Amino acid sequence: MSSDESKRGITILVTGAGGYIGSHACLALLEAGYNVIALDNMVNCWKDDRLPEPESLIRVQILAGRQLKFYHGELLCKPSLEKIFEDIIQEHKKIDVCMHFAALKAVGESCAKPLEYYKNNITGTMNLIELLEKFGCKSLVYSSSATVYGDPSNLPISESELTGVGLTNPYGKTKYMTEEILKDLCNAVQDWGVISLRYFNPVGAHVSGLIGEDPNGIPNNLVPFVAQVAAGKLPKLKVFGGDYPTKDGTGVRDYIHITDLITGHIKALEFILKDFKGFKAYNLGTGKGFSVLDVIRAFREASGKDIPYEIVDRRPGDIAASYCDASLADRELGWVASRDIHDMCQDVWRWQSRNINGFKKEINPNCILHSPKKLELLLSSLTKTELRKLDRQHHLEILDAIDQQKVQEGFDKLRRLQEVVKASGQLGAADSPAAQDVGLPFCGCER
Ligand SMILES: O=c1ccn([C@@H]2O[C@H](COP(=O)(O)OP(=O)(O)O[C@H]3O[C@H](CO)[C@@H](O)[C@H](O)[C@H]3O)[C@@H](O)[C@H]2O)c(=O)[nH]1
Repeated sequence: MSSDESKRGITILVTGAGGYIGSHACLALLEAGYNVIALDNMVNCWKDDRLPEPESLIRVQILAGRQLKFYHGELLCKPSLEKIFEDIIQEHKKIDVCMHFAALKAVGESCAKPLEYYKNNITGTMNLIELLEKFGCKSLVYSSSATVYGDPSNLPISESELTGVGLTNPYGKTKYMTEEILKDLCNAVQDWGVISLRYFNPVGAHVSGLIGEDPNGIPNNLVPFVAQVAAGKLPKLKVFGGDYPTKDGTGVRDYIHITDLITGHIKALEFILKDFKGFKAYNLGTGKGFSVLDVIRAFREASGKDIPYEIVDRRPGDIAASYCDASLADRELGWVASRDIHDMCQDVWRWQSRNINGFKKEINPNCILHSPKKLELLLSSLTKTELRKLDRQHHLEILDAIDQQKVQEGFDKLRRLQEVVKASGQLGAADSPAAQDVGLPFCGCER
């Protein structure tokens, strides 16, 4: 049995699956051969009304060439969540491990709406844990944050640094409190295994440019903001503070590529599957700090665009510098980040420039990502040779997503997408070939 086949028997429940980090995790899990059950309440991901799944997860399935099982579900509604669990168990017999990403995450908003944050992030997690336990799963990979360290007294920050001290906002407190709850659970119930991954600053996008971070409204975080300035959607960046005790006076952070971050999750999952019990936390970062001005320079280089900026007052609650000691994850999980700031900026720019409005797009009937019917007609009318031609002439993104040579693989992926969309009940059988549809496989917004 190949390792891929052996993983087909392992079922991973991913909460918050449609979001930025969740969607990249689903892709990596599918690619590694796991069965993926994706759960999301869709408050933070865009969905085409005609399709049952968030756009991010449709694209994940295109890229992976495999299907996942999607549930629209709310962690705060325990009775309906329990029904989902019953359904999962009926179909898959068991959940082996849960990767828990679902949470509200905007720092500023958490100060304005603390109760919403405590309810969503803490009550939601408690409901999830209780149901996992009830349905026989006691293994969890938890999405934590460097924010649990507050304003650290030592740099680089290692896992032995105190947590929960000097936290400035309810979001950060929910991450800290959830870690404490999970620790207590693991102390009390011997067969629970929880790995908490403390992210530094996740940025970047999948190398295909098909999935990436899609913030609601004006981005709060630096890199998505810079990307929208480069794309001409926002006029200029405000650099929060030019008088920090850092090399150039601007805030320093440990930016980590989303693909590396997700590799860290896969390593943590493999560790848990080797029968890990107890609670353990690991930093996920590169161990290198970059200032805001460093990021602006790297993004300018990656995009070839000007990034106008002005230095303004510090943002309340920000700290001067944060970067980690990631050696524990290296020693115990065998994980190190391999992508640098230039890779991060290049991949964000590819995603941003091809998806000017993120996942949300004007519906264009000529676009295969928007028109399943069209896709079906298109595929049914094309020969393999025509698809190859289409690839050359239009640089069809799916076909050359990763490797220009893999046309056959791309063809198979398109076929499987057709099955995914068909399985969702949105399509009838293909009736007539539509040669005229061969023209424009994607919206203009894809370019
Ligand atoms: O418009 C902007 C946005 C950010 N910054 C600066 O850029 C740096 C990075 O800021 P940001 O991208 O907002 O990340 P952080 O404030 O470091 O917070 C992120 O990283 C934390 C973990 O380290 C998580 O807890 C938070 O959820 C996540 O938003 C900081 O120095 C900010 O002051 C600007 O100058 N202008």
